[in-house]
Amino acid sequence: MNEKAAGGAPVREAALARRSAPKVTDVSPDDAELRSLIAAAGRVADHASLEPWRLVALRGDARARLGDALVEAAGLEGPDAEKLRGKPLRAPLLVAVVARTQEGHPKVPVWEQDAMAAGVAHLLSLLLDEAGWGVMWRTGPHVRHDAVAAVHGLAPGEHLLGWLYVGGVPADASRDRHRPVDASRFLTTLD
Ligand SMILES: Cc1cc2nc3c(=O)[nH]c(=O)nc-3n(C[C@H](O)[C@H](O)[C@H](O)COP(=O)(O)O)c2cc1C
Repeated sequence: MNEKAAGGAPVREAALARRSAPKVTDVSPDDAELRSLIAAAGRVADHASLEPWRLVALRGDARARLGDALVEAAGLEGPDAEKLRGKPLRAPLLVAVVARTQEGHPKVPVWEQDAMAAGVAHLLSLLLDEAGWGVMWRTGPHVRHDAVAAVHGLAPGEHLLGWLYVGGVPADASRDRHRPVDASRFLTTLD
């Protein structure tokens, strides 16, 4: 055990307590709180310090514009279109996770850059959960569609890894851990 862990294991406790929140209420962290959590989430390992990520906070009408883009991407009409259009309105804040990858880097292939950006999203989910917010990472079949990219103002080389849907935790939400991990299934040791 290293010195930092000797006083307890707050990260482990937070990880064990984390759970996704499929339903959230209409309150959300403001940009100042979000920035303080992002400052911590961005500390994940980053090969060659490429910083291959950024985040876009969608609030208010931006969520409706995303709903319109999802419908355009799906080519739907009628009730199915309206159902899809409303999906981004399920949370007051969507944090879009953008991977900003470079092809042909001499040391860092694209998959490593995606892994870094995904790491930021996982750690931010944990930090938001620990701060008492409800969070759920969502994607869907249209996450890479041009109309969806346009809503976020993505540049060439940027692609979405999905959205963290963020809001308040409903009073009646169960906080029981529902997905225990049997570590023995996931670890083999080679001597
Ligand atoms: C990259 C990524 C994309 C996901 N996309 C969706 C999604 O579109 N819809 C969904 O219901 N769950 C999605 N999930 C799973 C949920 O975020 C969540 O992990 C799952 O419901 C299990 O709940 P738990 O995190 O509390 O164990 C996604 C997870 C990841 C990592």
